[in-house]
Amino acid sequence: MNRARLLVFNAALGALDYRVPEGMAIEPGSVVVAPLGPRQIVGVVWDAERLPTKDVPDSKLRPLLEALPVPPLPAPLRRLIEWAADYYVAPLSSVARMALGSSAALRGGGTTTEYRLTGEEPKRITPQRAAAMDALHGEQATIRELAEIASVSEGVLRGMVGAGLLEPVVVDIDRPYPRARADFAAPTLSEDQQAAADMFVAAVEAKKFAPFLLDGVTGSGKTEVYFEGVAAALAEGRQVLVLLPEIALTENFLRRFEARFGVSPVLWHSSLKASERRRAWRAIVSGDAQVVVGARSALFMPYARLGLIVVDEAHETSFKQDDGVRYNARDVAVIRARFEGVPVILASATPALESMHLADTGVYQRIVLPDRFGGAKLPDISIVDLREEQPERGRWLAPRLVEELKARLERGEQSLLFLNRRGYAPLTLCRHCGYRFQCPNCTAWLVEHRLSRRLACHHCGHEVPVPAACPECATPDCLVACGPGVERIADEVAEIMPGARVALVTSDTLNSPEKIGEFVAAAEGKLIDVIVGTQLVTKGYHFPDLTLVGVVDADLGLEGGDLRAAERTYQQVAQVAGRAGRGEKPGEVLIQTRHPTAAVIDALAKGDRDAFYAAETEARRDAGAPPFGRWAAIIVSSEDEAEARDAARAIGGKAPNLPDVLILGPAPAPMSLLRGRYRYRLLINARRSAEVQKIVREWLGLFDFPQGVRVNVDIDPYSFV
Ligand SMILES: Nc1ncnc2c1ncn2[C@@H]1O[C@H](COP(=O)(O)OP(=O)(O)OP(=O)(O)O)[C@@H](O)[C@H]1O
Ligand SMILES: [Zn+2]
Repeated sequence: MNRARLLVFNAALGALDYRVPEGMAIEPGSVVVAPLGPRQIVGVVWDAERLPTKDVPDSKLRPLLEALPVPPLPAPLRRLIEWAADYYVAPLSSVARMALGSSAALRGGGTTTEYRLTGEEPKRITPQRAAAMDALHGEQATIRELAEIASVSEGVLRGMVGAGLLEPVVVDIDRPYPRARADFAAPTLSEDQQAAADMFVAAVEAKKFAPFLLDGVTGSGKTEVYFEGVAAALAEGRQVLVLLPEIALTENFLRRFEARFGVSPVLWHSSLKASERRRAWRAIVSGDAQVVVGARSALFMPYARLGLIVVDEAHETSFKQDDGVRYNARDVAVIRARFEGVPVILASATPALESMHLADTGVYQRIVLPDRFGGAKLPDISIVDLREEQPERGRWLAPRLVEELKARLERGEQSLLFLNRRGYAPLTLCRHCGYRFQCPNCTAWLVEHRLSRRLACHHCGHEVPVPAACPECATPDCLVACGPGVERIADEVAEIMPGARVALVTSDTLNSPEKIGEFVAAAEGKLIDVIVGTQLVTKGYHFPDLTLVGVVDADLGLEGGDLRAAERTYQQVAQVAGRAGRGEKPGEVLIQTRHPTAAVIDALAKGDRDAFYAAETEARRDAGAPPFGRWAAIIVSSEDEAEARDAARAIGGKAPNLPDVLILGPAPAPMSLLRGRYRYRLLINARRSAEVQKIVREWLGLFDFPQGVRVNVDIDPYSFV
């Protein structure tokens, strides 16, 4: 090949042709450096026939500069990248970029230098250095990363290196990971579990595409069962990718993985240090990383020898990415498995309706684990009708729930209270003039956080200290907190049961692997009586002495009423209920609600999952909603309100008129201001027969918008705000 077509990481440039200099060996997928004007850019050699561009005569081509020392992106991955770009109406280069997770790693292995404390105790020390030394305890990273961790300048740290307080450590990027052993500690499986595991093992050995829905009740041992599939892949020398919905769950997973396979898996997520990222990426492309556990972004990595993909808690909506390339990692995982020719397991106790439908229609093979492991029973669920059983004034827990909490405390058992709202109170207002604290950048109230004494926006991160007086009428001490968040519930528990040890579990308190580890150890060691938490504690955890779950407000998720509100409520409540009674003692669940007759609440109370899915399926069919019809959203935004509105109207004015497509809007988005941008939405509801992507691409291709306008396409949207 003496001519190469490059995919470069700039959506505006698209594809560019270059001359391949004599002696440079490249093939499709090779990662190369090329000149662009006075600059050098990185690109991926692409299959020329699949990537049209302007024809440039040979004589005008500039030569490639260098082929980077990494294996070419394999063909199945290139096909996946093309598929995702096409399906999600995203630039090819934005998708491809996700495969090259670490740009430093492209330059090869070798060594890098990190720093750590020497353990030297200086006789005299500045307060700044002393604070840095506290913060850096146990850390090892580059100067820049350490500066971030310790919140000091790099200069301070360089000074500390000079003073012998920090020392350099040479890190070998390509040092191998310890090997996982398929047979390290294999469990004895129950009959059901064994049957399921056999299916997975056979599928891994067959090395063919096979999608599975592992549909097992909470505590049935889904993890143990898919671990047998992992073991089979390890025995075959193939790699495994396990996707988890959020990093908070990985700590738990790591411990179980280590117990089963003897070593930790390789982690991939956005907060890895630069050297960890580089090492993991290189091990993934070389095949040395046997099992990779990660959040969404692990999905597009160039695995050398993939043998199995697992998506755990596959119903979780956080698999849907809502910025940049708006893809659904669960769905792309299945497509990747198809291109790679390997099995994929979607595991959940509360599968998404779409997944259920695919299993019902035989596209996915459904594997059912109907019972909890070890004879544990599913918990008893009952409803607390808040209209009749009212909490005391200014409180949120009904008398019956309070009694049950006290009974657990006396018996030395644990309880869990679930409320999916961070902070102390979702709204703060002035008693005197009615002023409400609102975010200046978003259509949202500021949420009071008592732990940090701040009012915070949960959308853009805007924060202000809680003022002493109303900013509007200047009356002092006049602010009232309206409604509960988890902090307020934790306070209430402390008032009701002064002796109880309460743990608050939210992304504010459990924001690092260490803290998650401490929490799990404390809960397992029975150092916690009551856990109060957000959706973070609804899934994955296994605390045998936890026998009571209280859902503080089951109606919360139904507010706003988008397409999936009922499904999400069902999943959250069923998942958190599933934390109760997993050991020998039976579990009990109390659901507080004002709508006990709502279909979803009724189904939860009766434990009638089938009825819920059946009713929900019919509702979706009637609405032409997924999986029966298709949805896509167009979101138009600008910092200038008029500019956003005009662009949205222009798009609406040219809406295609097609028989199988219904277009709604434009209308101001429910969140009409977000991070300082004004937003308008259009919603497309199409029959399955419609070629939505093609329609959208051609439609939006008609316009040239001003610089400040952003137009985003969201295929199969989960968020409607
Ligand atoms: N065959 C087995 N041998 C020993 N322990 C098992 C076995 N199967 C399951 N367990 C244990 O039972 C508990 C529940 O299993 P696991 O967490 O895998 O269930 P799960 O189906 O993933 O639950 P959830 O969906 O609620 O997270 C775990 O502590 C697990 O180690
Ligand atoms: Zn905001």
